[in-house]
Amino acid sequence: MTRVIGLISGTSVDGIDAALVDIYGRELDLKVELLAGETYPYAAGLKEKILAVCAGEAISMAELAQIDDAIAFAFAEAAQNIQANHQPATLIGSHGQTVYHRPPEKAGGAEGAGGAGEQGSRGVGKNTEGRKTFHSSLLTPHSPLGYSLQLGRGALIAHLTGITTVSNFRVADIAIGGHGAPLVPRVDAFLLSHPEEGRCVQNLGGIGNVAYIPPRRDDWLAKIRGWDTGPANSLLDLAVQHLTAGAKTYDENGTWAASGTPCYPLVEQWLSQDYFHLPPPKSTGRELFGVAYLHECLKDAEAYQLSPADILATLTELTVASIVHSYQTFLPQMPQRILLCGGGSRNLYLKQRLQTLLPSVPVCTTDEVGLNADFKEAIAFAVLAYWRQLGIPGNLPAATGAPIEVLLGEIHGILR
Ligand SMILES: Nc1ncnc2c1ncn2[C@@H]1O[C@H](COP(=O)(O)OP(=O)(O)OP(=O)(O)O)[C@@H](O)[C@H]1O
Ligand SMILES: CC(=O)N[C@H]1[C@@H]2OC[C@@H](O2)[C@@H](O)[C@@H]1O[C@H](C)C(=O)O
Repeated sequence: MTRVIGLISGTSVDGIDAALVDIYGRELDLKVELLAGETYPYAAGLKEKILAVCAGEAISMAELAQIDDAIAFAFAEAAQNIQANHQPATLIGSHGQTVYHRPPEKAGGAEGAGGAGEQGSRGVGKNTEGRKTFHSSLLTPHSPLGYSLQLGRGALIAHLTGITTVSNFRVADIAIGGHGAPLVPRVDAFLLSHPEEGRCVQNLGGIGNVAYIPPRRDDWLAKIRGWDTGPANSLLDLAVQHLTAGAKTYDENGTWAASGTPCYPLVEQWLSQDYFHLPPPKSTGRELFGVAYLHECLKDAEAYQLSPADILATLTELTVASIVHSYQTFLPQMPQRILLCGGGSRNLYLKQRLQTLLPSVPVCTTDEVGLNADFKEAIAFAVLAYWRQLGIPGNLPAATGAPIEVLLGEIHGILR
């Protein structure tokens, strides 16, 4: 057994999710026991600064360094607090705070990911003496690789807590041509698969992502799929803030949206957006489904004279319809059960709309099968850190588009 802390602040930037877990086994026999889970809000000012940076605000390198360390301090404090009244952890997996995510121009993918490289890593080959060579396209400023930046440096968290910390989980997958996201599907596969039931684990954070897990038999591992489905709460939260002039940050339980009516022609129009039609593997973020996107939606809504409640109902319908469309278009077969997680799993209206559009598939939460829906991402980064220490790969090439499995995360050790 290893006691591990998982830490993440997601694209909603609603605070640091911390999970203290005991982890047993490796992959097929992986088991996780959640001892404590808490969300620690960022200090006043830091959240706003992070959101501004995510929205593209220009900052100096000095400011970047300051934010990086402010986040690391907040994460270290969360790690200390979550251990209160428990035996201490020996490992931390810290995702950090995403402030920028750019998918690769063309996904690596299991098929054709090799690009110029003999080994399947894009842009890297071997010369006749067996030394590595680099394709010149990698040296140009317009690299086709993705780029993803998570702040809250792991070395500082390790130093402040005195606990070995694994961080920067996405970069190794991205360096070989993957999206570096979503990473949770591999953990979902080992924690939530079922012997007879095909399942979709649908995260509803700021952005939504899915892990499709076929029944656990034969070559089930090869059939797992995952991708980012598009916006989950990001546009909804921004709309609520806009409509209440900042007085509210989200629509609790989806009550406000439930009092409106979706405008279906608008949902159709929005669904024609390229992202929803891109085949997986694919990833996205607030760079696409952020403030500018919402403002386009609000302009469109004016033409239909939608009330605030109708706007929220229509944005909710976009989230739901984009999920259903992506399952129907990209899954080898529909799941027998959907397991929701993330904050949006508490949005009763959203959940009810999803169930209505997919009447033959029970829509539940991961809580109902024994995995905490609020802290699943934090738990997943604890597992990814644990796998890193054991030398077990963390990415799922079918979900990230990377050509091969790789070890994820940089280890910042502590001398004892
Ligand atoms: N009771 C609730 N009713 C409706 N929505 C809720 C409720 N609780 C949380 N949410 C929504 O969930 C969001 C937070 O979800 P979560 O913490 O899973 O996102 P995240 O981890 O930041 O995002 P991501 O998974 O994209 O990284 C909130 O911003 C809010 O929109
Ligand atoms: C770059 C980044 O932080 N992406 C997040 C985001 O939030 C949801 C979705 O987009 C997912 O791809 C990812 O997070 C989870 C933790 C993942 O990697 O599985």
